[in-house]
Amino acid sequence: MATIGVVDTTFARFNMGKAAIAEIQENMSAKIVRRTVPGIKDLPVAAKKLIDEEGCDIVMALGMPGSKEQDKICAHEASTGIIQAQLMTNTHIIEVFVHEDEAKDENELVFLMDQRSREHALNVVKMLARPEKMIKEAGTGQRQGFEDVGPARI
Ligand SMILES: Cc1nc2c(=O)[nH]c(=O)nc-2n(C[C@H](O)[C@H](O)[C@H](O)CO)c1C
Repeated sequence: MATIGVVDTTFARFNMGKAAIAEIQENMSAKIVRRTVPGIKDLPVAAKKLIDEEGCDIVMALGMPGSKEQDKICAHEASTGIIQAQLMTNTHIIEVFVHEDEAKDENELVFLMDQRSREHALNVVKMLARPEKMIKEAGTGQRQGFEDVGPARI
């Protein structure tokens, strides 16, 4: 059975880990190992530990960069760390970030955080268990959270 790591943050304003886990469990049988860290800059090492110490086959790293300039810098640093952790472990860590200012109000923020967490959880299921489904979706303009944009038309 596959082992999926899920790490999220207390800084986020929605329980992204819970949504991701619910979606995984509705779609495949897997062992899930969950961690929660304070913020997005703590995600890379937590994800790496899930891979190195818990044997996770893939990890979801979920978080919410705030709307201030320093939050955006923080998000870039966290992303760089997540990429480095992937390269160090040769394992996918699917970064699921919802920037607080992507949403026009709190209702939309909750919708987006739930939806993006779930849609990326489905990507994880496909990458692990149904890679042919992922290939079928190549070039189809998928978006996680808001509506898909579809393929470019000529
Ligand atoms: C400025 C800042 N912004 C964010 C953010 O937008 N989102 C987030 O999840 N965490 C933020 N943090 C906290 C750091 O990611 C980290 O948790 C602390 O620096 C402790 O290592 C910080 C310090």
